[in-house]
Amino acid sequence: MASSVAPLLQPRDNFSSVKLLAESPSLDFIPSSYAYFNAHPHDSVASDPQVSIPVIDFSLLSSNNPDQRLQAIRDLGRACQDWGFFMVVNHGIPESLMNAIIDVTNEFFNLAEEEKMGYETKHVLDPIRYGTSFNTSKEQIFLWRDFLKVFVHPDFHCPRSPRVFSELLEEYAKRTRGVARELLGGISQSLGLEEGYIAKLLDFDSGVQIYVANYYPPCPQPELAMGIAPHSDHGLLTLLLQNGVGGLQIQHNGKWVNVNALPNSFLVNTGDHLEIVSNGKYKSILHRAVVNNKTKRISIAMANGPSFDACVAPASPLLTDSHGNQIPGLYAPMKFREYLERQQGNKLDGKSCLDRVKVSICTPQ
Ligand SMILES: O=C(O)CCC(=O)C(=O)O
Ligand SMILES: [Fe+2]
Repeated sequence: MASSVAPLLQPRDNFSSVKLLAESPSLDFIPSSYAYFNAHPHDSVASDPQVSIPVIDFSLLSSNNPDQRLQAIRDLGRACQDWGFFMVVNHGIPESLMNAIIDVTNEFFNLAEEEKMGYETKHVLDPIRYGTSFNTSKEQIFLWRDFLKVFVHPDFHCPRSPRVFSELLEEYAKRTRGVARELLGGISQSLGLEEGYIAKLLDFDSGVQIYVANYYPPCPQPELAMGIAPHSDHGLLTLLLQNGVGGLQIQHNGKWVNVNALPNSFLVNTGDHLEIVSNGKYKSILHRAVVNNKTKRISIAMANGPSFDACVAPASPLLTDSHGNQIPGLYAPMKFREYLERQQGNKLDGKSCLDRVKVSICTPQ
């Protein structure tokens, strides 16, 4: 592994985005402030070969055949329990819309830097936020990533340009929220709850949905840099779309595994609030994104969560076993808004935010 880092490159503060830095002429080495793997020597690289992740055929979840539907719910439950991650096919969202949202996202990042900087805001819950890395005020080592985060539900927001952005994003947000809701219904049933139980409990109809676009330019030293550091997502279900370029890795059985998406599919991961509401039966998945030296990668994560004011705690029917005995709740209740503020206001650090709501249980001797 090449570990040479040019010591005399300009400090990153001269660049408002990693896109600008990557476009600077003859950039052969990355500044040391981007050398993530030097600063985190214990973060291992992904193991090969790739393993096959669970695939959920979305059309079977709404099948008229009860056996098919039951099987789809079982598969969904198993994917959540064993992986916290699955690929969704046959979801019904037109390929043209998926391509269009990638294209318009690319156009946004191609806008003049000054225009994008108009969306560089101070507060993590501001409805439109453009930036680089994750939270530069808390980080010493920066991620090879620029981002745009937009709150699209319950109130819809969107940058003014590109001109077609708003129309496309509104439609895309609505369609992905529909898929997330149907998946959540199946997941609810896989836990032995009514189909609408989790959605009602967490007020999904007023739920927070965030469009998170990640822009990873080609990197001259991809073996040193990190696109997005290991983390789990807040919320319930994240639907991820990418521009046909891989880079996502998930942690499975203690190893980093590369995941590649089938064309026109979504990569879905379970979030911290699904772990909480299921009382730990379904764990939120730890994931990260690595970069490459050939092509830019764009990914769009649609994060679907509870309403801001929902106080999330383990679902009460899951706190009694089949003999009527009490099962301890493993997570302390917290309002979703507060959790979001804490998670977004710090640096990305694995599952540290979730760990703070975990209840320590003293087992009797
Ligand atoms: O770019 C990716 O593949 C992952 C992005 C991600 O994890 C996120 O935006 O939360
Ligand atoms: Fe994520």
